Amino acid sequence: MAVVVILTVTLNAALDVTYRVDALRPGGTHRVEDVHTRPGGKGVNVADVLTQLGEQVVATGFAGPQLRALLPGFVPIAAESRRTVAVLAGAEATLFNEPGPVISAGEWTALLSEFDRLAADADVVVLSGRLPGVAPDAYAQLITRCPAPVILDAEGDCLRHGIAAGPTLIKPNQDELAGLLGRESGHPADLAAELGVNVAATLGSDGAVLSTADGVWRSRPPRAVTGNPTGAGDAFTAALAVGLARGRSWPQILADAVALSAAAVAVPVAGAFDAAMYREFTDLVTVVKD
Ligand SMILES: O=P(O)(O)OC[C@H]1O[C@](O)(CO)[C@@H](O)[C@H]1O
Repeated sequence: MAVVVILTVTLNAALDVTYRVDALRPGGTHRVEDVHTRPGGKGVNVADVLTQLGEQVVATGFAGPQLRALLPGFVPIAAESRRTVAVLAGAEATLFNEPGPVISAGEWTALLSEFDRLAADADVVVLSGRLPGVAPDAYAQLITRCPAPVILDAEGDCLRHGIAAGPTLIKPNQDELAGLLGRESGHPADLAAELGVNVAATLGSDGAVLSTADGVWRSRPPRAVTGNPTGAGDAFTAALAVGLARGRSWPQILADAVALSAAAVAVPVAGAFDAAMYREFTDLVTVVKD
């Protein structure tokens, strides 16, 4: 198989802390049964999934003093990176994502030159996650200077700015889709038409829809998977990146993304997936024109 290089950018990397409790009781004291920590943030998770798929991946972003040892290639910053906390109670995950550090002008300049160096050799670039304390057009700046196709997974203002800069594909979830459309319900194809961008939307139990200028497709996993959905969106993004980098057809890309994200739900931590389930679902997942 030809080697392709995927660059992931995590501007707001985090120490992801996962607590397992028997039940979540607001106002109560919880005896944590199990604690798991790992470097996270959406782009880091995407990179972890790509590595497990055997793809060549380069990851960059900002890392504060404590996170630097875990993310050695990242651009160092003076302030500490954030933490995120996921509390798992049975099949339900409750997330607390800190805002993240303020980035100085010099640190941003250092990131831009690192990005230029790495993006020059990338087949696809993934920009994902909430921004730390940088300008809201930070993703737009990266997209504008990027020579490779870009997948953008973000929300709010930075997503709107980013879309205006012309990414190849955006990956909203249901809430982000509603936010962009300015109404509770709407079809990803409405958004693709309104904004002139390819949209791969994850819609929970309604599966996923890919809307492009070439067509609109919907896909669902062959059966519901229980587990921890945290990070399933990052597995979805990882599959989109592989598909784009390898020049696969849109329906193939969507089917692979649905199979991989379902297999990620089966594994309790973000950035990992159940390889056997992924293989099984790859053969069984359905894609229909929507
Ligand atoms: O950048 P955010 O949107 O706050 O999301 C970050 C968090 O989301 C996850 O990537 C899961 O998608 C966690 O690992 C955590 O780091």
